[in-house]
Amino acid sequence: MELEAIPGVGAKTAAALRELDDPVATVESGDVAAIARAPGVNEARAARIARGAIRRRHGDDGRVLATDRAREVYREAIDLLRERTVTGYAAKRLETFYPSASASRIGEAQSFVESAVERDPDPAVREALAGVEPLTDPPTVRVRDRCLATADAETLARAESAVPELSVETVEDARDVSELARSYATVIVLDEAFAGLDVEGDVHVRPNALDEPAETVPERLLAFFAANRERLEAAAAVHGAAGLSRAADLDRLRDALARLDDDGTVVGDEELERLTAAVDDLDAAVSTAESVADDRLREAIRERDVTIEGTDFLSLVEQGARVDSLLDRELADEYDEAIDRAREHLADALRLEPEEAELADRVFGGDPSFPVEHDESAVSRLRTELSAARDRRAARLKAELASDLGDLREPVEELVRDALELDVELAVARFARDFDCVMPEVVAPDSSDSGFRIEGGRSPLLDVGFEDVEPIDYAVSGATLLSGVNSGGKTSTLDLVALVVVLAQMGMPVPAESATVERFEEVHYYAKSQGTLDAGAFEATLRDFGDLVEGADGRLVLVDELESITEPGASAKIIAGILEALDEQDATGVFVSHLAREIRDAADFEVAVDGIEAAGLVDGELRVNRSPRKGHLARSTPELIVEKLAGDRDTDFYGDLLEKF
Ligand SMILES: Nc1ncnc2c1ncn2[C@@H]1O[C@H](COP(=O)(O)OP(=O)(O)OP(=O)(O)O)[C@@H](O)[C@H]1O
Repeated sequence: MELEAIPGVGAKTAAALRELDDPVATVESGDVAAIARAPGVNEARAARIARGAIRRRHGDDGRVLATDRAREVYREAIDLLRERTVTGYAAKRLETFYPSASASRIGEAQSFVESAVERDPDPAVREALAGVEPLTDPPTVRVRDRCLATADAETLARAESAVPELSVETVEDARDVSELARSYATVIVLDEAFAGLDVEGDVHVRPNALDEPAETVPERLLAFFAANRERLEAAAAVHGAAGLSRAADLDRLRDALARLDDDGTVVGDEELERLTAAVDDLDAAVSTAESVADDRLREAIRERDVTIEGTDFLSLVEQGARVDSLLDRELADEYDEAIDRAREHLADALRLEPEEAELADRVFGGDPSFPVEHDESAVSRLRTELSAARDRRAARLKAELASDLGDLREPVEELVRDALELDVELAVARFARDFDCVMPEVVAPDSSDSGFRIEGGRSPLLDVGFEDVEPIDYAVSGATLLSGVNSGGKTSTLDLVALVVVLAQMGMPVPAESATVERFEEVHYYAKSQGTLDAGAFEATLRDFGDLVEGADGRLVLVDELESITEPGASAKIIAGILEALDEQDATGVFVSHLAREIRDAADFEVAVDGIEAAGLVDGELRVNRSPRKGHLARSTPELIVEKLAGDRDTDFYGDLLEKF
């Protein structure tokens, strides 16, 4: 598949997506976080790309949401779902669900949702989810003690891009390699031609080094796991709490993470800790060892009577106060003992192994002196040895840990993805529970069940608590007027119908006891306009409706009090005309209007009228039956009030007035 074939993906985005490991599979997976790893692609854009890929897969180029209000209802639906997510990933991933007119897309989404609603939204899982985030790629670590070497320009370019962590050096012959071995602890030669090379230092000829990055730069894997430690631990906790089938061996993962420090180094190895401490403490230990020897000598000298011959005395005075020869001659045993003490201290303090202790012994024991002096070159040799042993040990441990982690690299991707996907499923499950939802039946436009039928529908978008929402039954097939008292719930009914249809075509459950919805090609929902329109706006609105009645089949048209756009007489005629046109096209329409009677009179066909009825006024309050009654023109609020007055007052005026309705 060409990436550019995805709706909304241009050449620039396609180029960014090609930076991903497997661009097509990633885009098709719908994994918003993985798509967002492409440079310059944020999660919102990734969600749009994933949606575009879904559309392409289902040949779904329709736009169900045809008006601003329809788009608003979709946003409100998405927000209700998003509010129930824990992770940012799930919130974005939910955006890949959109109302579709494609049966296969709706079916695909429904099968995801059907298993999602079976999930148990356990609070412990939600708590664990709080720490889960998509895995991140840490910045490239520079490794300075190792280099790659090649004689070939092409290999050099390949190495530089495959292993940006290491310097890549050009070499022509063994001498060049040997020179590199003096500057780097390890040299990896990439050319077969150097096989059998015999130079001093840690030099390896590994022509396949670029294909085995875990071995060549274990630091890369270690940095990845160190940077993602908390996410991985959280994902492992989610799997534990939710009892998900595991992609990765969690015990192995925990064990490997415990051996890794946040800076990508290996912890918990006693030998490495010993060597590291020995290098760090070397200078301090040498100086303490000197003091130990000095103290020992001082004590010995204090306790001894030293007889000094005249010539010696003379030479002492003439040479300055050099007592070394005296030490050598008179206190040889004591001096040796002091030196032994110093050596012992050094070996103990640095916890040296026997062969290291041999090197350490050379630090003391030169010409006798007081105070005792150490041999700086021996210290430096010891330091070099200990540092090299430390680095060798660290490199071996890194390589071992990287090899353990290498096996987990793929599984942890899945581990985290499964945890994040679980959050998406749990959000859907909570939505379904919170709003007593049911899976709707979405039927083909030409089925006998065209239009919509909702039973026990309760809108979560109302301005009252969900528990106070009264259930509504409403079914429409064809174009219908919806009449009713003020504040009877007409607008709320349109909102409910729009929400149920949008959710159903997203493949989501709907807040009703049961619902059957036609698979509409387009949903046109027009909210009530705020007051009369000026001539220009009125003309524009009429044009909209002109386009609407000319448009495709399979539309749902919901219109709230269109009469408010102009004077009542003209409005009734316009609405009647629109209804006629829609009726001829077998569109489904609900037009809320207070002018139902006038529209019916102005129409050339038998307009269906439903009504939200008031059972009457009780203490000035409307008692309303919220479910529209089919084929019934509801009485208006003014009519109800006149009727009440006609009953209450002993005058003909209200009775006469009532007859005019
Ligand atoms: N199903 C319902 N359950 C509970 N309360 C409802 C329901 N439907 C509507 N209401 C309440 O009635 C109020 C008015 O509803 P709505 O605006 O839908 O009425 P309307 O018939 O469109 O009014 P108007 O004729 O003034 O435009 C809502 O704000 C809500 O508080």
